[in-house]
Amino acid sequence: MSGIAAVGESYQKFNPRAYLQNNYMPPRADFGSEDCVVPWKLRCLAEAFATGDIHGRTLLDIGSGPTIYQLLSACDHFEEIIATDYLEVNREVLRRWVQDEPDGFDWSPYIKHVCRIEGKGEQWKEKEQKLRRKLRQILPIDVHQPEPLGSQLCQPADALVSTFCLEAVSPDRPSFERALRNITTLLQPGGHFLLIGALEETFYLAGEAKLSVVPVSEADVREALSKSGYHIHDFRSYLMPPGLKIGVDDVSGVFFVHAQKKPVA
Ligand SMILES: C[S@@+](CC[C@H](N)C(=O)[O-])C[C@H]1O[C@@H](n2cnc3c(N)ncnc32)[C@H](O)[C@@H]1O
Ligand SMILES: O=[N+]([O-])c1ccc2c(c1)CN[C@@H](CO)C2
Repeated sequence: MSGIAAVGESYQKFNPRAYLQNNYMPPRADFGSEDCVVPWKLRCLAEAFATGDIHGRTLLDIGSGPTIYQLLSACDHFEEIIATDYLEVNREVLRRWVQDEPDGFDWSPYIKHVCRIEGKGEQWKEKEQKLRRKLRQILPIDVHQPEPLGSQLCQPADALVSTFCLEAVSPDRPSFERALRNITTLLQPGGHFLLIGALEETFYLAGEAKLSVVPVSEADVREALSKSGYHIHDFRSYLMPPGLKIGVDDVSGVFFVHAQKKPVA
């Protein structure tokens, strides 16, 4: 079985609720301390959108999983947001959130925090409803395909977001770089790309699933982006403090990149 096929096989056991529990509840989601990892991620995204440079009609989120935090600061700047994931179980979790169905994950602490740090006096229920209104498509995706969305996407998106996907689904560096090249075809030239990911991680747990991760350094990420024709506007790294190394993975840190696809020469 090829490395990519083995990754696909391992994701069949991915448990969204366990994944959310491991990464999006305390201690990793502690809104009381600014140097906690989840507030750091939300601040990176809020600051990138606050520049006003990133806007357009459609934003495409690559490998959304069962999470929506990565879209909270984006929703003021795009008319339509498209979420994508490889697994139907994750697409179903997102559909249930959009429909405001019961017993879903409580994202309200995230929405309240983002409204607070954006400082626009927006009520959190307003932002929640705005994102639900804009999150109009939840599509299947495979970043290892040259056309990751198949024939689903009519025209390239104005911006991409992707969080903890590429390194978590690639068996090695070459496939990581190929996957980045594949998703770059989904972005308009000149379009912006916000990428968050794990540094030097080799595995993570999601219930019964133990997923392999290709360990990447800041230099690896920079090189891959450069090979795919991006200009890097901002690159930030967060060192995972010992208190947040809780056994659910062996991640060393988290990176945030604001990149832009170079216009066609
Ligand atoms: C670590 S999770 C990231 C979830 C979310 N973006 C976040 O920030 O937490 C990785 C996601 O990649 C998805 N995935 C697995 N194989 C994939 C593939 N070949 N193409 C695209 N996404 C894939 C998984 O279903 C999972 O939702
Ligand atoms: O600290 N965090 O906020 C956080 C959130 C999500 C994930 C990680 C860390 C590390 N593992 C990745 C999967 O490779 C998923």
